[in-house]
Amino acid sequence: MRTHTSRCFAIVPAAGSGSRMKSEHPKQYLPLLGEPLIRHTLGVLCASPVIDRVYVVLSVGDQEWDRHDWRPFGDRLVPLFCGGVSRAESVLNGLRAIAEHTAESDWILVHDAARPCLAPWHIETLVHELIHDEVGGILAVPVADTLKREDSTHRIADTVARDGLWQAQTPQMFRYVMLKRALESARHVTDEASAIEAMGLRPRLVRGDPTNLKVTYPLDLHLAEWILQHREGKE
Ligand SMILES: Nc1ccn([C@@H]2O[C@H](COP(=O)(O)OP(=O)(O)OP(=O)(O)O)[C@@H](O)[C@H]2O)c(=O)n1
Ligand SMILES: C[C@](O)(CO)[C@H](O)COP(=O)(O)O
Repeated sequence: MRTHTSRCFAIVPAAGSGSRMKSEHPKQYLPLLGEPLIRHTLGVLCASPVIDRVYVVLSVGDQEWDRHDWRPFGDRLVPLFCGGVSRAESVLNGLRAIAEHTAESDWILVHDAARPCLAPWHIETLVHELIHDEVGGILAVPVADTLKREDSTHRIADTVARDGLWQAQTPQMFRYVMLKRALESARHVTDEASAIEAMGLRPRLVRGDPTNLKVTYPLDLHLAEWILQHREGKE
C-alpha cells in the first residue's frame, strides 16, 4: 500500500522514565523475550512497507541506546536525542528535529515505544482507513467494562454510560504540519488526538484490538510476553 503523494514516517516517543513500572531501568529497555522491549516496537515499524522511516525520540542523556546493536535496521531507523519533560514535548521536539526531511503533507504515525505488541495489521488497518482522510485519526478499542466514578472515599459515586466510549491507543496518524501546530498550542495533552481536538477538529477512531497494550505496570510486561509468544506463526 503506497500513499502516492505523501510519505508516512513514524515517530516513537521513548524518553519516559517508566515511573509506574517501578524498575531501576526505563521500561523501554527492560527485557522482553530476551530483547529490549523497544526493539520489538521498532522492529515492527521498521519492517512495515507503508512506513518510510522510523524516528525514535530518546532522552538527551540516554545512556542505554548505544549499548545495543541497531545496525540490522539500517538507515530506516534514526535516533533523535531530544526528548522533553512530557510525552507531548518529546513528540514535538521530534517533529521539529525532522523538519528539513519532511513535507507539510507527509503523514506522521506517533507510536509509544511502550507498546511492543504492535502488529503489522494494526499499522496497515490504520493507514488504509486514514490515508484519504482530511484530519487523520487513531487506533482505539471500544470500552468493554461497566464504568464507575469514585467519590472521595473510594465508594461508587455513579455509573458512567459506556456508550460511545473508546480507549485510545497508538499509532496516532496526522499530517506533519497539522500535528506540529496542534502540539505547539496544546502542550499538556496525553495524546496527539487531544491536541488536534483542541483545534476544533475531529479525528477518526479506527478499531484496533486489546493486544496492542501499553506496558505501564509490571504485570503488563508478562501480558506482553504472552501476547508475543502466542502470536508467533500468525505473521
Ligand atoms: N517525557 C516523556 C514521557 C514519556 N515518553 C514516552 O511516551 C510513551 C508513553 O508514555 P508512558 O507510558 O506514560 O511512559 P513513561 O512516562 O515512561 O511512564 P510513567 O508515566 O509511568 O512514568 C512511552 O514510550 C514513553 O517513553 C516520552 O517520550 N517522553
Ligand atoms: C498515547 C496513549 O498511549 C494513548 O493511550 C497514552 O495516552 C499515553 O500514556 P500516558 O500514560 O497517559 O502518558
